[in-house]
Amino acid sequence: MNNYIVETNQLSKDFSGEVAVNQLSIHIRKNEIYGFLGPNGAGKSTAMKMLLGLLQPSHGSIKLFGKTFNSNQISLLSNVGSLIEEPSYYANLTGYENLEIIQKLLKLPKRNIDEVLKIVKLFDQKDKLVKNYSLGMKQRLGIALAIVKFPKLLILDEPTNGLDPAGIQEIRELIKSLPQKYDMTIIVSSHILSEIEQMATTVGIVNHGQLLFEGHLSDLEEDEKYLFETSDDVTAKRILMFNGFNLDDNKKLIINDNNKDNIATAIRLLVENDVDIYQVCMIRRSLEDVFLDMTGREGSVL
Ligand SMILES: Nc1ncnc2c1ncn2[C@@H]1O[C@H](COP(=O)(O)OP(=O)(O)OP(=O)(O)O)[C@@H](O)[C@H]1O
Repeated sequence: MNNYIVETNQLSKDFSGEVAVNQLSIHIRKNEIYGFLGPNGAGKSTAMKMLLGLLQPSHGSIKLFGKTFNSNQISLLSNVGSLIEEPSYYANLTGYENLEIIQKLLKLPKRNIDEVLKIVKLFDQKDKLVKNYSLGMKQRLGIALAIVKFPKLLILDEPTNGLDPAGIQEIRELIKSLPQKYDMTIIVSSHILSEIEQMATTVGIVNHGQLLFEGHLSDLEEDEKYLFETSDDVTAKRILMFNGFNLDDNKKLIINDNNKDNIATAIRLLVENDVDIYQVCMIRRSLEDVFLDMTGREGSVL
C-alpha cells in the first residue's frame, strides 16, 4: 500500500471549454517538500485550488491522506493549511491579533500563536500593526496564519513572489525547516527552477496544465557528451558510425558517450584515418536548458 499524502488521478479543470489542468496525476509522499514547477499560466494555482476544495474538478479525482476528497469530505481540510496568492490579513490589527482570530475561530491552544510567531521570526514584531510590516514580514505572517493549526499538509502558492533575495532566502529556509520539525508535508509552487532546486525533495513539472515530469531534479541532469571539431566532419562521422559510436543527431560532430577511454579510441581512429582534430570539448546541457526545452522558452524566468 502506498503512503501518499496527496494523490491525484487524471485531475482536470477547464474554464468554459479552455483547459487549465489536463489529466494531472501527481503523487506526494509524507514529509516531502514537493516543488510544483512551471511557467506562468501552467495551471499550478488551479490545481492547488482543487486540492483545497476551492474549485471543483471537471474530471478526475483527488486523494488526501489516502482518502477520496470531494465536496462531502471537507473534514479532511482540517489537516491542511494554505497560502494561495496574497495572504489575507487585517492590516489595522497587529500580527498577534491576526493570529488570535484564527486561533479562537479554530479553538486552537493559545500557545500555538507564540510558537508560530517564533517559527516565522515575527515574535519581536508581533505587536506592530500589519500595515507597517514589510512585504517579507507580511508573507511570513501569511505562512504563520497557514501553520497556526500545525497542519499535516501545507500548500503554498508562489510564497516568495515579489520578495527581494534576502526575503526569498528567509522563506526558503523557513519552508525547509518545517517537514522534519513539525511532521508536515509541503507543496510549494514556483516558476523559478533555481528556487525549487534549493528547496524541494521531489518536483512535478507542469506546462499547459499537463505533468511533464515527476521525480528528482537530478534525474533530469544529462550525461556529458563530446563535441569534435575536425578537418572533415563528414568522413569522421562515417568512420565513427562504422566503428559503432553513438553520435548525436546534429549537424555538428557530437559523440554521445562520457567514457574517456572511448573518446580516446575515437581520437586515435580519426587520426589513423587522416582526419585532423582541431578541438575536442566536453558539453552538457544545464538543468535550466532541459527545463526550458520542456516548458518552452517564452515567458520563463530562471
Ligand atoms: N477563474 C478562471 N477563469 C478562467 N480562466 C482561468 C481561471 N483561473 C485560471 N484560469 C486560466 O487557467 C490557466 C492556468 O492558470 P493558473 O493560474 O492555474 O496558472 P499558474 O501556473 O498558477 O500561473 P501563475 O503563476 O501565473 O498564476 C490560465 O490560462 C488562466 O488564464
